[in-house]
Amino acid sequence: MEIEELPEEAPKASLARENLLEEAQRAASSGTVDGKKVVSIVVIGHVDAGKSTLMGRLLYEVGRLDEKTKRANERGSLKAGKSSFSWAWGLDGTTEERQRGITMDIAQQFFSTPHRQITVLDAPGHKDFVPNMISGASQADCALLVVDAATGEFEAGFERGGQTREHVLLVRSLGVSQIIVAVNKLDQVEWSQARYNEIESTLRPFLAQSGFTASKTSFVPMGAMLGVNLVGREGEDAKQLNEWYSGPTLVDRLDKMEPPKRDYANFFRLPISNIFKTQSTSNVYITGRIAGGIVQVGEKVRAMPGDDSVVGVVKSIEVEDAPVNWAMAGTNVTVGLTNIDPISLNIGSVLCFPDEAMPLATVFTARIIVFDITVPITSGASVELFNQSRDVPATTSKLLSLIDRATGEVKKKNPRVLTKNVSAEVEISLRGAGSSIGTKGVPLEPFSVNKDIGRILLRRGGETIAAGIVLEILG
Ligand SMILES: Nc1nc2c(ncn2[C@@H]2O[C@H](COP(=O)(O)OP(=O)(O)OP(=O)(O)O)[C@@H](O)[C@H]2O)c(=O)[nH]1
Repeated sequence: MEIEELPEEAPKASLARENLLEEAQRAASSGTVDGKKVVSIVVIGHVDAGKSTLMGRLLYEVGRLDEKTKRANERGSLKAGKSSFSWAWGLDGTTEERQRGITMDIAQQFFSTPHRQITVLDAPGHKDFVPNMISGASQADCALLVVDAATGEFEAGFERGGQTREHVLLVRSLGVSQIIVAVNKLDQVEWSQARYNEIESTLRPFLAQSGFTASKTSFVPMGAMLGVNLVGREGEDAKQLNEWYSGPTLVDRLDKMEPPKRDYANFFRLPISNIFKTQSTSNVYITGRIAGGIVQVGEKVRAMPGDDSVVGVVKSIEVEDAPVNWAMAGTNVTVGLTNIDPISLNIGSVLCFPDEAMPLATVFTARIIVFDITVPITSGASVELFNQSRDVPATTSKLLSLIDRATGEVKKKNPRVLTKNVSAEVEISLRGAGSSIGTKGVPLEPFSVNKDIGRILLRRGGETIAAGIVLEILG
């Protein structure tokens, strides 16, 4: 991203709040920008399933990656001795990623289909990079799950230890309710319909159990590297697939994704997922997805946690690389701030209006679903708490009750341990009281107040062990 210096003057808000609400209501009910609905996707899947190749090829096919860049990528990856990775070079940004042939951070890209404006958050597949993926998924409306159809590869990604299951559970827990499964690398199994059906019939029940409804789950057969069934199915490479498949392409599927419900009437909340500093000590750009309310250029904002005397002014708002005057919940934005020292901002902090400051929590209750763990969760166990783009040390300080997953009723009070796949209510306390995070707490609101912010994940030893929603902030 190119950083420009912001002009010196802080702008004034141009619209009265009532008018802004009316405009937001109109825009939210049409759900469109330039006549298109705006949606964001996170790309998930096991390492080497072909996520970056698929996105690189897709961006090329829809005209976002030009011939020149494509050829430069081909030359670059050939020189590095990794010619088969050339499509992924469209996305895999840093030199380190290119040398290792893996994607490490969330790269943002934009493109359009006939009826949708799409923001793509590419997710890395390596095990230790799951935290990055969480940040991407907490900003997405739809997941694109890429699976490798090659013999033994789909199975390796789907078994315990593979990332397919963990990613699916994670994105659903973070509120993503639509999923498209790209059954990739079908060229490696001679475009076998039987293989495609086998993968679909294995994944469907799992996706349903994970909470994706059948109407919001779809499958697309493809060969990303050859560009088959991304936008079309012409030419020799697509001949075998055309013999048995006449359904939608990936773009046809993407073009039907539904935009999020926009919680524009809520308090303004913008969790910071990235910070871009400028030369100046009082100007900074941040990116994130607005989790509640509306913000306009000229309004005063502060960060939570943060010093309440530090109040900045919104100098610019960009959506999909274009400047706008205001933006509302559900939108991924880049916001330029002035009068604020970048030092007072951290990834995971939440921007809000000074008179509607976000609560900070050190102890809260949550309803969680425990994942497929081998070591049970005990009372007082150390965990890492993930919320938005932040992770902090915490403990499951009290195990309050076991909940029946079907009825939601309490099955047992004060259980001794939580084993795999149970649903429970727990109390969570931040560790490290006395340290900056321990005393100040994390910005958090109950799920009943804000459905984006009120979601949490618990991890232990590099593995996600539970996901849940915040019930009540106790302190
Ligand atoms: N035969 C075949 N190979 C493919 C296809 N798509 C991707 N590949 C190859 O699979 C390998 C992995 O592709 P990537 O796109 O880097 O996979 P990824 O899922 O982004 O990997 P990570 O970023 O490491 O998680 C590369 O060698 C690709 O060229 C395909 O449709 N057919």
